Amino acid sequence: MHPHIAALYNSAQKPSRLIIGLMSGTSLDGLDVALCKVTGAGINTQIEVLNFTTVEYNNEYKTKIKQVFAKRECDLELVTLLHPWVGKLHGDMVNQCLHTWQVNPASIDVIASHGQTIYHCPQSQHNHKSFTNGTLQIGDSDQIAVTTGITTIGDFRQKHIAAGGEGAPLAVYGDYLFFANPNENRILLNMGGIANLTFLPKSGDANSVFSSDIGPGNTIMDGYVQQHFKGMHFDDGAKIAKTGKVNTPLLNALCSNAFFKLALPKTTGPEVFNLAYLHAAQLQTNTQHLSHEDVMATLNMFSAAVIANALNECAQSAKECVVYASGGGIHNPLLMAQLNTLCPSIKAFKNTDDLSINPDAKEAVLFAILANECLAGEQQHLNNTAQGIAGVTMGKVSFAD
Ligand SMILES: Nc1ncnc2c1ncn2[C@@H]1O[C@H](COP(=O)(O)OP(=O)(O)OP(=O)(O)O)[C@@H](O)[C@H]1O
Ligand SMILES: CC(=O)N[C@H]1[C@@H]2OC[C@@H](O2)[C@@H](O)[C@@H]1O[C@H](C)C(=O)O
Repeated sequence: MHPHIAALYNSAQKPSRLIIGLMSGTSLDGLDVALCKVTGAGINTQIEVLNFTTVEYNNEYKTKIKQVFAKRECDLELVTLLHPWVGKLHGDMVNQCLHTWQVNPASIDVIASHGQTIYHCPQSQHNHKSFTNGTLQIGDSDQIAVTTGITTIGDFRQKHIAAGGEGAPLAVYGDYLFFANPNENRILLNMGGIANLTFLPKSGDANSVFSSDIGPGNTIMDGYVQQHFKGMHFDDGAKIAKTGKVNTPLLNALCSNAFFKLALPKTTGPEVFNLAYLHAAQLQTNTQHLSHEDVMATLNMFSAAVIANALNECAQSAKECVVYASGGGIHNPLLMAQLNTLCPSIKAFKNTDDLSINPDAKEAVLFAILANECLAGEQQHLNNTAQGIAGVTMGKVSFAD
């Protein structure tokens, strides 16, 4: 037997494993690195996050990725070069974290790497009759494995696509295994660049569980701030939005995209919700001359309104839902206050902290759970194609040498 296969076989048989989850989201703020102790598998999965950090990206990373990110046309040579470059960078970042945490790389069973999404195009979003769904993540796992010396499981989304899904949201698998609870109807809400939710009724009925993208979380607000407020990446504490006034015609135009009329579950991305989208809505409503503050106030309300609609829709099918929020959006006090006001039927808004998972680490942890399932799980039992859930084991294995 190849020694790497033997090592994986041993890892799979251990009662618990050390897995580093890596998530690089649509916000391009940094690489989330979560060192997790994962005990058991399947519905018996337990997680302890031993260390977590976000390694911030420098301007070189952001500039290079933005040249290809969510762009229908770009330099194919650059995409080809970025794939190994991002992987090597992520590997270096893991090495840096392990050094800081004083953790021996040999103690890590596997790294779980999401990679960097550069394009997402479900069938509902493209016009090619002969294609179904597609999504592309770069940051080659072979580079991470070779750079760190640690076996790396990555490229999780392609199996979901191969099995007929849209390649997202994958949150549903980990959310179901780790957060479902027989005493509470739960909605796990993540507000990153794009907002998504997982609905977990207390009945535990796997056929009722689903996960869906909602629409923009922070992505348009971030883009606007980066364009108009030099040196700022996002509207810290919603300070800008708080001083503006919501413009109702612009808000209505923003809310009128066909995506919002599609039934849940569905997926989307910054390919649709971007500055060009805002610009078109401004032209349509003759609001090009609004102050930056008013635009930000309107964008904040836009995110709140579409998220609230999705939450209220879930709350119709299960009483007394409790929302557990995660992602950078929880640090936006205006957004959180608006959600509270717009969702009277939600019993309570909490953070995943209340379920022992740091809300900033949650997505990285979810990929650690997916890798754990790939390694030690049994046959995937969540399987409901009508709800966009492909019953497959996800992830590809890269060895260090
Ligand atoms: N203090 C803060 N005030 C306001 N907004 C904040 C704050 N901190 C973070 N955010 C928002 O959260 C964003 C980062 O969120 P997160 O890291 O969850 O996104 P992501 O994982 O890249 O996105 P996705 O989940 O769509 O892939 C920032 O770009 C910013 O918009
Ligand atoms: C294609 C892609 O990268 N999608 C991300 C993105 O960021 C949030 C939302 O859009 C979600 O669908 C997904 O990530 C999470 C982790 C998921 O798959 O559940």
